[in-house]
Amino acid sequence: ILSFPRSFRFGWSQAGFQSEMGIPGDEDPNSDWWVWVHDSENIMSGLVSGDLPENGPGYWGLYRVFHENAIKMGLDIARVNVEWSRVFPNPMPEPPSSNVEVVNDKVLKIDVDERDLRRLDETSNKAAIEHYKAIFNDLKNRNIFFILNLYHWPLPLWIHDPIRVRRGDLSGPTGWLDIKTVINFARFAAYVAWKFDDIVDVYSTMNEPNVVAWNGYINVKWGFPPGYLNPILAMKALANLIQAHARAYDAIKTISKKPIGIIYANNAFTPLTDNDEKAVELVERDARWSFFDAIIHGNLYGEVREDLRNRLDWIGVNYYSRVVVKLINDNSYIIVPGYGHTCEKNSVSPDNRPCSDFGWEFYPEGLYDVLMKYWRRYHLPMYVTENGIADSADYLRPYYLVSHIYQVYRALSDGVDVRGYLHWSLTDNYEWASGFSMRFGLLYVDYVTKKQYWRPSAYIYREIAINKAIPDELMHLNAIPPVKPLRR
Ligand SMILES: OC[C@@H]1[C@@H](O)[C@H](O)[C@@H](O)c2[nH]c(CCc3ccccc3)c[n+]21
Repeated sequence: ILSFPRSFRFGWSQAGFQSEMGIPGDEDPNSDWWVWVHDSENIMSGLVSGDLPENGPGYWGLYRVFHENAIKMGLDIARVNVEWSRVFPNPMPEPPSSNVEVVNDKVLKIDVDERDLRRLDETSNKAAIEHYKAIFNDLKNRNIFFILNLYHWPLPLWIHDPIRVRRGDLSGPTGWLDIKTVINFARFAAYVAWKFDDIVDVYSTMNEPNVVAWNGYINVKWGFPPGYLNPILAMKALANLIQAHARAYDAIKTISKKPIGIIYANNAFTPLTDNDEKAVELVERDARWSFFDAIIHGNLYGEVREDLRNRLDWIGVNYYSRVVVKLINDNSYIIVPGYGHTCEKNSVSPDNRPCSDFGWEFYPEGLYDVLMKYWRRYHLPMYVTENGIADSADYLRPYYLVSHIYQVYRALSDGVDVRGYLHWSLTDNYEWASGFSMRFGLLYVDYVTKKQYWRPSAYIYREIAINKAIPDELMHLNAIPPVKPLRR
């Protein structure tokens, strides 16, 4: 039996836009993502699936059902976010100009004082806040440890009009391209802390800022708003997301003593051959270290930014698969297709690894690699805040679960301060541009009746969570699933 510390927690993560809607009347139509997935051009072009979030699993109205199933599963930690567009569907009032210090495109300081908080309180959606309090108190009443994340991708429409930006029209609200969004995010963060701090155990400012910038302006085929192919703007958005995190960190600190982290999308990077080791260093720098060196060391792509330094208490590691890289000359690399996130759906990789419904390669040892490298470089506490697989048949998930949790066990044994494993996700939910076709749930959702059913993996996860251990009877699942192609 492989035992975890008694303090280690097993739980799940979920996001507002993907899980809240489903019961008529619980819609939040005031966000860029809402407009984006309802846009007829995006649907007709196939950029988005045409599935709609208002047909989702209905967490807003059914949160007790979610939480009851989580308790039955022995889970004791959850990561959930508030939706900015629910809390502020209408424009936030301007901050007092004396509270803000901006030099060119640098947002150096935002002082969110009592006066500003009270003005924000006049325009916020009180019903939404009371309902979030009911949801979060239900978690606390069941002794579920609560990571409150402040941003998981949708922006209020008054901040971002994705339909105008996607054609390069920057005359309207441009989301993360605008430093006003940096200022307003910090005020939103302080306001949420002001309202919810007594219920929160740990804060995260954002989920995967790297994906927001890269899928919005570079990997536009992923179907993320604004879908405007412009690498210069991608870097501008990323720099604004970095300073938004730092200003939100400072703003929350004036209100709360709780730890504040950030949740990041991670791949493990492996070389195609032994001659490609240098490519791994290069891509790790570009894809991971440059971001964290900014908010830990105050090094923003080589520029010294004291106002960004030392703004992180913990790291949320999201991990699904790897990326294989190949050196093309001493200072540049390419991503090799057919491995990691770039496999064909339900295929087998050249390394004979099965790939999920989403085409993501089964590569559990990458999670150990990522945890070890973060620990060696920054020595900060971590949670695995997302790990899961799109596997509607639940063929691979039993192996995926045990194999990845085993890699967390390895990291713990090697002294890494990792404090929890949060599976993505408790239930099937709305997978962004892919809609309902990708099922990541331990629990199957019938989207007509909203009933939740236990996949076999849910029972496996329950065994691990209630024992805080991997029992010997499950160790056979710590393996690469057999990939016997179906005989015709
Ligand atoms: O795709 C599964 C989940 C999403 O449902 C979560 O909202 C998001 O946080 C999340 N991130 C990743 C890994 C990075 C990624 C994001 C989007 C598309 C492809 C890979 C996987 N997931």
